Amino acid sequence: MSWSDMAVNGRILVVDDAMENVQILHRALQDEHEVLFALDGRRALELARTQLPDLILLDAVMPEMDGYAVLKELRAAPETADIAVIFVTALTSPEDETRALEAGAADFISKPVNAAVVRARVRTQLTVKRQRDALRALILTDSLTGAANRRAFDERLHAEWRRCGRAGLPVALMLVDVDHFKLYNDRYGHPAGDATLVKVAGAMRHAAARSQDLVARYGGEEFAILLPQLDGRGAVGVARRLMAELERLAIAHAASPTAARLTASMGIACMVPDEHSRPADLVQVADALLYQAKAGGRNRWCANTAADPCGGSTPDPA
Ligand SMILES: Nc1nc2c(ncn2[C@@H]2O[C@H](COP(=O)(O)OP(=O)(O)OP(=O)(O)O)[C@@H](O)[C@H]2O)c(=O)[nH]1
Repeated sequence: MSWSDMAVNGRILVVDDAMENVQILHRALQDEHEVLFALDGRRALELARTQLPDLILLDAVMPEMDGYAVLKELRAAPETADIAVIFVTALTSPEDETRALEAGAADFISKPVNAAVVRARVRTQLTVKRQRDALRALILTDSLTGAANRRAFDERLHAEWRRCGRAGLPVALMLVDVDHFKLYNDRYGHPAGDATLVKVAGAMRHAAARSQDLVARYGGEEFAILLPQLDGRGAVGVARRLMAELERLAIAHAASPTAARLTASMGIACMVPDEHSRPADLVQVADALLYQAKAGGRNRWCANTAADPCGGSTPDPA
């Protein structure tokens, strides 16, 4: 599919205080896109936050809250900061145009609008957005396993730490290290090791499948599973599911001193962020617990939960 093919089926928010202008833009765009509309700035901000449009066509002159004020608020909120905005306005002096672009608008369309021009400008902005999204996905993804990479993990950990801290909610983190993976590579070869890491990542996605969960490759054969809004008990539930999934996969590991199949060890830390703690503290606690799980015999988890501090999968002789 080419970029121009991908410049359709966008979600466009049209903001104008005159219904007739909304209708003109709606008619121009409805065949190629999903069109939402708002008749004032407050409603526009609400829709931007809840519906996350790909692009906003924004009237500059509106009573109460004008387009410049709307754009400023969009840019101030992390979830809407990157949404592209095209100003649509009867103000056509170079000063007006410059002011809109300097305020952060991506483009500028003058009223009365021409439907073909609107469609072309919208397609251009959608192409830019799709390219940016693709690039961002590439930058944030581990190419072997398709899991999030370390950079994506760090970004999300900090964002969830702030978000859960504000809401007084816990953040759980599970560090997962495949057991005796050097011996696995030595026995089956590096390409087989790669294929196995892909399967392990799939098992983790299976075990941590809520939309807010993040499976990341933390480095080599070590993975991190970020579980926002989950307490220690819930996180231990994820560990049990992952152990069960690895058991079900039953990937042979004849060289392992721990079991006849591939196993993993896990360190689970759960904290409610407060002003004295940092995301690095959560990582440090999970890392220490992972070390404990390794030292305790592997194929088990250790967690900072009083009720369920350590556990393992069914004994499975090597
Ligand atoms: N196939 C493959 N192997 C990898 C990759 N990344 C890291 N490894 C290997 O993972 C192995 C990790 O070895 P160690 O850190 O000694 O740990 P281990 O053998 O798993 O032993 P324990 O963690 O103590 O159970 C090394 O041999 C790395 O070469 C990868 O992308 N593909």
